[in-house]
Amino acid sequence: MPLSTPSSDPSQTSTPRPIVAAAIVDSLDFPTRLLCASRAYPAELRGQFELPGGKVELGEAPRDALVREIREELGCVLTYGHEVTTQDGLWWPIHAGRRMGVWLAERTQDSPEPSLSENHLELVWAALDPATAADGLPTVDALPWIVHDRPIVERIVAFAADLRNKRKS
Ligand SMILES: Nc1nc2c([nH]c(=O)n2[C@H]2C[C@H](O)[C@@H](COP(=O)(O)OP(=O)(O)OP(=O)(O)O)O2)c(=O)[nH]1
Repeated sequence: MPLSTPSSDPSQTSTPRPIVAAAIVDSLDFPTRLLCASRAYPAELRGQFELPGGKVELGEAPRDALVREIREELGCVLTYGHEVTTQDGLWWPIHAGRRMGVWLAERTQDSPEPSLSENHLELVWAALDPATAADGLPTVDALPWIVHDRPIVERIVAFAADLRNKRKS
């Protein structure tokens, strides 16, 4: 499925630079796990969890920025699914007055596994589905997220549950 940007796409206008991030799940069809990354820097965010991604450079399309950031940070290639927006269809307000666009994604079949870079202290697969938590994984809400990411993660959990329910029915 191609990436889409909402009509409110602030990537070419807003200051400070907007952020794009990937909610990487085990399967776009039946998502049960989310890849969560703890930040290495800056000091105020060190150890807090985020969705992998980064800044959209001036003149860069959001989808290109996301592909670039994921290659730089995780060394992998993703297939993208639905965009995850606020209830109003907007990008999310995050740390330091920025806005962030978020897309569901899964690792492309031939891609290497996501690997740790200097950007992160730890990569953790966490359970979106209580049934997966029974396998000994932490649940996503048990991780110390950047405070602005909490509503985004709640939305991803709800979205994933909807996708699983559709698949079951
Ligand atoms: N990637 C990412 N950044 C987030 C999230 N939540 C959140 O508040 N942020 C904030 C933290 C930072 O202020 C900013 C992201 O900046 P960054 O430093 O990761 O961007 P970058 O990779 O392009 O960085 P750099 O090249 O300038 O080091 O967005 C999130 O879930 N993912």
